Amino acid sequence: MNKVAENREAFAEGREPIVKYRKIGKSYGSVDVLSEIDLDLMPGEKVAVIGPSGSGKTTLARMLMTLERPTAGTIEVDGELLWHEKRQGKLVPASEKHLHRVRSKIGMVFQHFNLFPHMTIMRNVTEAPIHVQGMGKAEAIRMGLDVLEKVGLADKKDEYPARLSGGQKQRVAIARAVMMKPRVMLFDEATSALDPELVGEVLAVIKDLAAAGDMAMMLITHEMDFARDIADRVIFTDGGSIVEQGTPEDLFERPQSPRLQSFLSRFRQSWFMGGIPEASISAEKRG
Ligand SMILES: Nc1ncnc2c1ncn2[C@@H]1O[C@H](COP(=O)(O)OP(=O)(O)OP(=O)(O)O)[C@@H](O)[C@H]1O
Repeated sequence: MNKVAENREAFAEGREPIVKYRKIGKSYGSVDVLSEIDLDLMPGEKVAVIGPSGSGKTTLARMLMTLERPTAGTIEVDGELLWHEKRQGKLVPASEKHLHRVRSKIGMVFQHFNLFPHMTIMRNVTEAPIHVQGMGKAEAIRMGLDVLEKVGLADKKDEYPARLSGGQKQRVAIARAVMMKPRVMLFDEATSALDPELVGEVLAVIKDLAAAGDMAMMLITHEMDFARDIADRVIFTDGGSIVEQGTPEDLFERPQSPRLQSFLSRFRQSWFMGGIPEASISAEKRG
């Protein structure tokens, strides 16, 4: 049974999603960037988000990363409201303390790795478990070695980030997120800042992680082959809405909406021509 069918069954059995977006909207001034987004991520589910530049993918993720406040709707993570909390029976905007607590269930990997330059690789990955989660130092180091082993960097544990390649730095950033044992991991264009020859090693690590873990994953990516390879479900956003979603086979082989058909054909064409994927050129720029 594929994951989408499994999820239908999970819903029928009353199993709860790890992430629930409900009627989410986001505006900047009078500009609506996202509207009426309903989205569930089931435990262990890997969801790839694709769509043209400016379609709202990053904004969708940034709200889950607690970096942008939604202007409408609610988000729940692991049964807890993220951007709101209940006080005296009323829904009010979440305090920093509440956000901080729920945020600890979410692992994030960005385009830029933001490692601490003055800390060794081992300290980069153990700092938050020790100082935020209160893990004992010996246990953190044991776990750090194990996780660095998994991303193929145990031998770099005593190096500083400046001595690592971009791909290795991104693998450390992934290890750092995994150390927090998140319930859901978000990857926002994790490979787009890398030289092309370094992309494969990072995608391989994400793929191993996806195969091993029961954590949910949301991956925003322009790597269509990767989305197809790794995702249980692919979501296509355009103009601030989810236009189409389904299994990778459904979306890539039997796209239904004209917007997805045109997105994929532009993407394939530019990939074939060896140029910059037009899919990553913004809607405004396309005119
Ligand atoms: N802080 C902001 N202020 C105003 N407009 C914004 C802000 N952040 C994003 N936007 C607008 O919201 C829209 C969606 O942007 P978003 O970055 O979510 O798209 P995206 O699909 O992730 O694009 P890309 O693939 O280029 O990363 C765009 O039109 C963008 O210009």
